[in-house]
Amino acid sequence: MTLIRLSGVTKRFPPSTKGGDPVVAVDDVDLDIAAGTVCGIVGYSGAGKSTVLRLVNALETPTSGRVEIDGRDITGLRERELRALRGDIGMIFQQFNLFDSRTVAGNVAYPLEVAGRSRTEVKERVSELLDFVGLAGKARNYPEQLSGGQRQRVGIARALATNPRILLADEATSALDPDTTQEVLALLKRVNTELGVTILVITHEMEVVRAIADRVVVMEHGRIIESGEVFEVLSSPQQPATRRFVASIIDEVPSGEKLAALTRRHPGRIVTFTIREGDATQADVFAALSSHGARFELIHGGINDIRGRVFGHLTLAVTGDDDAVERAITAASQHAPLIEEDVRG
Ligand SMILES: Nc1ncnc2c1ncn2[C@@H]1O[C@H](COP(=O)(O)OP(=O)(O)OP(=O)(O)O)[C@@H](O)[C@H]1O
Repeated sequence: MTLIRLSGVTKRFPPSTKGGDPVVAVDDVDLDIAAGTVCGIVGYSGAGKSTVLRLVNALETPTSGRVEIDGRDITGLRERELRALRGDIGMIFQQFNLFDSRTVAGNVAYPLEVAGRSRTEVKERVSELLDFVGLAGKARNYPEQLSGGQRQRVGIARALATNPRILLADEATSALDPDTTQEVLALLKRVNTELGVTILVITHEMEVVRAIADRVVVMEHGRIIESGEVFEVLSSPQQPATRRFVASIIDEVPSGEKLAALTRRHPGRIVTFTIREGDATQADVFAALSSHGARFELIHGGINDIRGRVFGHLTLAVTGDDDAVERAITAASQHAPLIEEDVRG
């Protein structure tokens, strides 16, 4: 079931200089996000990601097109309906946006107080949420006494306070170090799987998508240039911008300078095989190479786990007499596609 739907959505902002052109932040975007899934929107700065997020929680209204939540057009909602909508959408931010003057418990309590819940209810819910995010022992601390990862966990607890069905994450891990990023991503995954919350993350880090998203949408200049199931997009990116994002987490097939350097450094024939779940395993390729008496060394690439599925490029230097090398490579290529090779002159 579709929970969030953008149909033909365009958002234009007035020109930044007098007489200039309007800024088209979002350009004819169609997007369907199914309930209970995690969708990642990736793009460089200025691609239009934040504007999409702000359209989803009705902080912006589209210039044209429709934004629907659960089948309902959210443009032109009245104040009361807007409040109800926002209660159904939690949000977390890169800079956490906590109240420094409130304790951890006070931060998490805030949306419940605004919603007019009783003191007992607030107390119970806050303690339940702090347990969930693993911060039960920090209730009385202030944000400045916490690490970045802990602050974001408070942000997540606060965003979940009113039991929203949707969580919007705006570069939620961009200010964190890699280990803390993984912790926060693991927590977001639990929010999705254990609480059933639909999550829309916007990020410029493909790692975030690899770790938690089911589907990915790549934006450039306000448009969606590529989208699909995470494994499909990461293992077979079509657009140059998507390839650049994917290359930040998955070693590409070496070419140009990189291939020349590998060729200089390693004797033998340099070949690259693609390992894609469902086809061959690394072991199949290695066994095929060895069975023909060639020797080989892994010189670039490796295997990645994308949402529990295997994908990667293995670049090998294969040595031995010419015949053995030829037979070994032919045998291995029966298992996995041979995508590039460089024969030394
Ligand atoms: N309120 C606004 N007024 C004018 N222009 C805006 C406004 N909000 C966004 N823009 C412009 O719209 C374009 C898309 O911005 P947006 O913030 O959505 O991109 P983004 O992909 O989220 O980038 P970033 O990661 O830097 O936030 C940019 O050119 C931006 O300058």
